[in-house]
Amino acid sequence: MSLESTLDYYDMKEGYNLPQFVEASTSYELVSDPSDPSTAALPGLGSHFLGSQFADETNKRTVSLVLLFSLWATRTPMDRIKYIQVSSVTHKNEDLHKIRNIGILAHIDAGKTTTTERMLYYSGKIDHMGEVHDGNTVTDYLEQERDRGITITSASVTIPWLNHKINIIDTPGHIDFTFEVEQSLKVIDGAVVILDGSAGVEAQTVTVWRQADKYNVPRMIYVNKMDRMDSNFDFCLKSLANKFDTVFLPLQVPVRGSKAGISAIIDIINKHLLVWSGEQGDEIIRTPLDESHELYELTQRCRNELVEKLSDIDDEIAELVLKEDSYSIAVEHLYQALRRVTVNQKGVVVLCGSSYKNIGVQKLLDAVVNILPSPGTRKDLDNYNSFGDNLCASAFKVVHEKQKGPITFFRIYSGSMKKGQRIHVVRNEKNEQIQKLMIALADDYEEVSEVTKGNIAATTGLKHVFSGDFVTNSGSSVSNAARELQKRKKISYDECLNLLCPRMSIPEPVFFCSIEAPSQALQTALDNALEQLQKEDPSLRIKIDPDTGQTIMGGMGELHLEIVKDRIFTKYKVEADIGPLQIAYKEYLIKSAKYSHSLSVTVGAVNHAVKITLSILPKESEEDEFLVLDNSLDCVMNLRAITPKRLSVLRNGLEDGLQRGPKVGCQVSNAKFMLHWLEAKKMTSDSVLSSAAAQCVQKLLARTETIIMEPIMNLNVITDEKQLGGIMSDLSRRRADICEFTSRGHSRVIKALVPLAELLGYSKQLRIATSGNATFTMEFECYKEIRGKSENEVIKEITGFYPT
Ligand SMILES: Nc1nc2c(ncn2[C@@H]2O[C@H](COP(=O)(O)OP(=O)(O)OP(=O)(O)O)[C@@H](O)[C@H]2O)c(=O)[nH]1
Repeated sequence: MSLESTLDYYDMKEGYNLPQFVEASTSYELVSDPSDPSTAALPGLGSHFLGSQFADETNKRTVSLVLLFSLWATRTPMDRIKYIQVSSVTHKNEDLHKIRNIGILAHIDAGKTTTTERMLYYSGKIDHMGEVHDGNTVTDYLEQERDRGITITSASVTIPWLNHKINIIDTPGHIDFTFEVEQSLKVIDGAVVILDGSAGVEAQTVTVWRQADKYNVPRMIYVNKMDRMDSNFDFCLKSLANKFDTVFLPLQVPVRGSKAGISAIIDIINKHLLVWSGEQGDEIIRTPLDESHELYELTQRCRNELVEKLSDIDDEIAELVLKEDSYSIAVEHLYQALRRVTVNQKGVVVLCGSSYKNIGVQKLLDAVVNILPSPGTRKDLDNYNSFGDNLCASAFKVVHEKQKGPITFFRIYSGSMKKGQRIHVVRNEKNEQIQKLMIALADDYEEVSEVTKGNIAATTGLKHVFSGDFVTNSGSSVSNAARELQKRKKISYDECLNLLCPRMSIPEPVFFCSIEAPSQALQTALDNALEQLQKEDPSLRIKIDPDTGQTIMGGMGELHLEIVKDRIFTKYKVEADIGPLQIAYKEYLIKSAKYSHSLSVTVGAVNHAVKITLSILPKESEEDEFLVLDNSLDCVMNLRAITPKRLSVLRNGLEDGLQRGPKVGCQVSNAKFMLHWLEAKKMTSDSVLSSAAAQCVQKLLARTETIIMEPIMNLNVITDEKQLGGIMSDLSRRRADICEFTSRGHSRVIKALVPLAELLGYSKQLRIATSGNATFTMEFECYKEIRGKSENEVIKEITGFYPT
């Protein structure tokens, strides 16, 4: 019996007859008698939450006594209590093997939305199927966003299937949203990759496949649109084998009807012919394919081929093949093997169907449950056992909804998350409280009181959690868990910490541009939009130019910043003006200098005065400290009096001062400081101290020397033999450093380090030059001195003038 989300009232007079299923981990709430308004005013009643403190009490009688004690403790008159509300009863140790957290990945238009809509319908989560062309599907969130201002379902939906729970997590596909895509890929345990049956592997399929490779996500293929005249299952299998280096294992064969397109599917494993009947394909008619059937031979051949392929990659099947005829190997042995090879990523199962014509989706869901891994099978998650029952969860998506405010989606790795619980954010060490705890259903949320490990939860009320953050129930539970893991792993404490709650590595923004509100009246709306977008996507950086006061956005690519602008318009209704896109060059410090600076400001009767002496020096290694104090005899007495707070204010001032380099006004890198002297009048404010430090840095920089560095991207181009020559010569014109050249199936992969300045508009140019037959991925690699072009040319590009 499932105890989830039970909501019922139990008569208190029969308190000793609590329901049979009362057991450890049940949560209770005391409520007034809903039919008697006078009880509502009782102190301590209503939302009073007794929590799940019955951890070890399994017997009904003890539970009742604990309840009675709670009533006494809250001074609640016994005779006025009539009911106990048992709400959202949850098993603490929900069987992890009954959960699937999956992503659906696809090239544009392959049928992701249509397929998800069918999944929701067949699981009973919606009563009517929507269609993409009618604009009424549940997960077509842009439609919904426009109409109703919600984006919830883009992050996750939960459906039941075969006594399991499937959490379908959205994985957006844009290259320029790599950060967002990666957050989603980190939290899924498996993925379904959808192909268009008439197109086979397309450009974006290759991109998502590579991303899934990077995060070791086990996957399966669903070849959709098999109803189309030009669909071709064999062609799709060939294109898969050509593009990707793994063993593909078709479990089905589409059967064409008298008209074009699919009419039935052969289930190779069960040796059945499956025909979908009813208007919505609700019913599947199964016909055994025995020797008398005309499809028997085909089924036998395909099954033997499947077993042969499996025996090459799975030892247990290889042993069975030696003992018995491959056609008679039992279904359960095959499923176990398919699961093993999928989880270990030795093979990829292929299924087919037509979501639009309601053929095949139920079997796809069966395969998700039977073949894709559960959180319980993932050995890499064992580290989280060191948290014991304490919470550890990672935020993978933040969306802002008009009514609910920020909604943060979490994958829970350990313990459980409770409504009203206080959480600790590992990155910024902030503590805050969850308000509502929810699970996302089809087009809405269901509020729950607890979500346990392995699951996905949505929360409201969290302001300090960004996408990619880890949260726990307290700061000490992180350190305790790291120490616990250290005992088992025999590695350093820091390494353990990083295994459990990896620090978010936010990629460097390589492009930037100014952004302005169209009018003063919309400035606050724009600031608010930018703040919210930054929480959703930490790879978007916002800062104010200290000289011009302009707001500057930094991002990962041209498309990234364009989409930010679009989102600000569609969601926040601010038509912001965007300045020209610029590359984030840096100025690399190569010479030291020393300077003494004084600043005196009088505000009212108070004189704020600072005298500061600093040296700026090029770093000798990355580990060098940013600021050190001069410990020579002359200085040590003066510097001893500085408080840690003043030092931190000073540090902020130094960082501000480095924002404008002496050559072209770009951020200065490779700098460290030595503080020799600091005098500040007693009443001097932090802002005057920080300004004095920033001004001193500017004076120092005018006395040093820098060289301009440009961002270099790691580019991977995947193409076929024919296009290779053209792409290579184009890359050499782009000042590329070709690092590696490999083959993957029939594809060629070029790895190169290319200056970002040479990659503006590359996506469009590559598409035109190769008629869409090549794809690429790129990510920031490092900053390097400019080569193949003079620094003066770059200075002219940035400032508009050649240096004098
Ligand atoms: N013939 C046929 N058309 C289909 C099938 N599945 C989806 N389509 C159509 O293909 C188009 C794209 O389908 P979607 O479900 O929006 O595909 P998607 O992958 O979600 O597309 P994006 O959200 O744009 O990436 C729509 O017009 C669908 O009606 C199918 O099985 N057969």
